[in-house]
Amino acid sequence: PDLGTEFLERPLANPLMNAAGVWCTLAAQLDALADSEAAAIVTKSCTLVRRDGNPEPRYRALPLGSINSMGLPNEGYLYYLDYAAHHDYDHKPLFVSVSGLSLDDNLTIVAALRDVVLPALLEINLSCPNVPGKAQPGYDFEAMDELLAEVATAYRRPFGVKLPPYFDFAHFDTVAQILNRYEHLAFITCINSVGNALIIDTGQESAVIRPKDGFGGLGGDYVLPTALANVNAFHRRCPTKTIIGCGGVRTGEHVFQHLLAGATLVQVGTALYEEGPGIFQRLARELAELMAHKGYRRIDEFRGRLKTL
Ligand SMILES: O=C(O)c1[nH]c(=O)[nH]c(=O)c1I
Repeated sequence: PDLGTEFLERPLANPLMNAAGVWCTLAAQLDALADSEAAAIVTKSCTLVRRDGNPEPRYRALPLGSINSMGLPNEGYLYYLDYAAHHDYDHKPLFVSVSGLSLDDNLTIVAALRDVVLPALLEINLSCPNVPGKAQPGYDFEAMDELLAEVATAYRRPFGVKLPPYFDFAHFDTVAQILNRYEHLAFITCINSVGNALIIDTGQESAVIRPKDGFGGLGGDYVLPTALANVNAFHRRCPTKTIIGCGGVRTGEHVFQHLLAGATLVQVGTALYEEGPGIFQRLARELAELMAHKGYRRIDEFRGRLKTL
């Protein structure tokens, strides 16, 4: 089978890439992704100035996934613009994830990315759940609309958004209606971690991460059904947008399910954190094996074709 995929008219070897934030904070990590089987890579969400992030322990692997409250640790946007300036775009696309702490910060970073005129793709993170005291724009629809209007006006090139999970059809409808009003908004990445979960260690009778009394974003097996629902909900509601699936991907079968639900690319977070960049070779092999078993030669024979009963 051929895992060939097209994203924004660009042919890719396969639909696989990392999720922003995982194995992508430092140049050496990004280089490892560039050298891996991932067909595209995205940077850690960046802010105006470098951040240490939250106190540790701030990440915990779990039998069914992970919980994190990293707190946006990153090297500052100029570090990732510099990385983007040296990336080989003929080899594979590079996305820059931006999560400014204010509208002004976002606009400063977006304008800088526009002005360096690179083929890098902008993914605006609307959904970081772990900055103490900051409500995420993804759950403030008026703030989201204002941010997108300002970014679309300033950036004037195709860009995408990283959304939090939604759990209500009224929210799917409202958010889709906002996103559909922005022509430059070319792709939608669903989902970010399921925010503010609480994992308890029974023996210690304690939370397992330090920040925010142990409340953190949930990833991994726990979130696959919610991720698939959000991919399919926005695939149905935003026919002119490309959907990138993210959440709960650990095997080729999970990649297949995201594609069936309507994703064009599929991002890997928790499983990449645990397994390392070699996971992309395994996922590509498992997806090809599943496609062969089902008699599919190409992804576009089943992508977005989820049946209902
Ligand atoms: O805590 C983080 O750094 C973080 N953690 C997440 O799970 N999602 C995000 O978008 C971010 I910016």
